[in-house]
Amino acid sequence: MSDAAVLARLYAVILSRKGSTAADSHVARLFAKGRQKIAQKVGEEGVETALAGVAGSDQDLVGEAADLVFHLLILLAERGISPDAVWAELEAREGKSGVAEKAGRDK
Ligand SMILES: N=c1c2ncn([C@@H]3O[C@H](COP(=O)(O)OP(=O)(O)OP(=O)(O)O)[C@@H](O)[C@H]3O)c2ncn1[C@@H]1O[C@H](COP(=O)(O)O)[C@@H](O)[C@H]1O
Repeated sequence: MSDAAVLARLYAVILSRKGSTAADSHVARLFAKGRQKIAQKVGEEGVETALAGVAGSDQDLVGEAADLVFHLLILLAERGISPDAVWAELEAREGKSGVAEKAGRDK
């Protein structure tokens, strides 16, 4: 499966948990706790990813990065934003950084 397919499938599962009261669903429980808690999780996972990037093993970093992406998708879903908007934003930036880097060098 491609990386994009994994993300799309995970986002679809996350969306299906919105409004669900399934007690055995981790994502449904997180939605029930609300935006602030979800945002807090994104922040925590971001810090843990950064720490793993500095002092963890490759596997630590992979695990923390997965936790970060997972919680980021939940935050986007909570806000009603499709990750496609993020991919489109990244796509729109393609090629622009080269121009910016060159402009910086020319200063
Ligand atoms: N990627 C994950 C995933 N990663 C971790 N976890 C669960 O997260 C829980 C641990 O979370 P934390 O360490 O943040 O502890 P916590 O007590 O929940 O949070 P705190 O309030 O303590 O911060 C465990 O129960 C893990 O099983 C996940 N639960 C679900 N997913 C994905 O989400 C999908 C839907 O999950 P459900 O909603 O549970 O069906 C699954 O099919 C998976 O693809």
